[in-house]
Amino acid sequence: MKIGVLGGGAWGTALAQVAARGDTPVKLWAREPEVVESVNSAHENRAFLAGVALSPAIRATNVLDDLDECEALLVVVPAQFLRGVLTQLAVGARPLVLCAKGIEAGTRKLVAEIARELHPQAPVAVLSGPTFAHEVAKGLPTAVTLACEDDGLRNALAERLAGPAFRTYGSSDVTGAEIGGAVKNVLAIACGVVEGAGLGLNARAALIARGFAEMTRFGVARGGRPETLAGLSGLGDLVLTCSSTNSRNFSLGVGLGQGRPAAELLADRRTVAEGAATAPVLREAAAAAGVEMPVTAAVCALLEGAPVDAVVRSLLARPLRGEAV
Ligand SMILES: NC(=O)c1ccc[n+]([C@@H]2O[C@H](COP(=O)([O-])OP(=O)(O)OC[C@H]3O[C@@H](n4cnc5c(N)ncnc54)[C@H](O)[C@@H]3O)[C@@H](O)[C@H]2O)c1
Ligand SMILES: O=P(O)(O)OC[C@H](O)CO
Repeated sequence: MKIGVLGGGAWGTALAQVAARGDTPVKLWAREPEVVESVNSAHENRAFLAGVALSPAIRATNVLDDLDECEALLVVVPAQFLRGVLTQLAVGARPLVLCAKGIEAGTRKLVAEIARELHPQAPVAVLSGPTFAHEVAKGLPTAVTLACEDDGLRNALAERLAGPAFRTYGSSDVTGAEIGGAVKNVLAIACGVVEGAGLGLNARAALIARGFAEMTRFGVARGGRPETLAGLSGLGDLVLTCSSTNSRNFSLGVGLGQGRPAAELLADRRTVAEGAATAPVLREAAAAAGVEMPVTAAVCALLEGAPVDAVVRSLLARPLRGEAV
């Protein structure tokens, strides 16, 4: 199966490296001409994945039509830009494997829902899990969820992408796999705030556990399965992203916890922190589904400029409740 990758950020590049194992040719579409130049001439993506030697079998392009020859497309464009790129692409009946993690502002759609709307003929799959791009690109051991409703396609994709250090676990729960990845980005901002404000490790563990509870409530309300949310794409990714400054979402939270405004922190970056865009949409989607998500609401308040101590006080002052509710 000839693979094309849409999106030349850190994760698209790392997935191109996965797909190019054994020097199998892979096409990588990148928006930035300097990324195309750097991948093709130096076999490195200096803008988004500096310091990792890439397979020469990866050929980059910024012409979307160059991906026409590919039999399956890994879609790794950030959620808020995905519609713009997918609209320009002739997909036909080729499988789209969604690898971005977020919810679209305005429509409140998950990325696979955007793909289905724009390309109803194309079967969709979701690849998600605890995956820092640098580690994957360097070949460090990693495991992911590969979700697809079609058993044959799921098995074919899982076989095609798996390797000695990259394990793919199949699931038929596309929605559950997507929701875990989108929600954990918001919760990672909260855990970064705990770090930045010096609130301690007990607070972080509490946020991970209660954040997982709200991720599960929302995921089940949207049709996902609890066991998917407890797997690699949910709990697995939540634990990874909530415990390391390698996470862009966590490090955004650290800045917020230190009292810096969100606008200033986001203006400094070329890389994406999906949780910042997802948080307000998730709050709306949760309200529409009648699901309580207090940690998500707290992250929204912090992004909107509320002082850290006031937000923490109001989270802790909520009426006491049973843990399982
Ligand atoms: N980096 C990781 O470790 C990692 C791992 C798993 C999933 N993801 C997810 O993958 C997705 C892509 O993240 P990334 O880390 O590859 O990105 P990145 O932060 O490395 O790079 C930013 C990306 O955004 C693109 N971009 C910026 N403005 C754009 C526009 N106007 N239109 C289209 N594209 C635009 C850039 O071309 C670039 O590909 C995100 O949803 C992220 O959550 C990232
Ligand atoms: O750096 P982050 O916060 O975007 O997280 C990257 C991946 O999603 C981790 O699985």
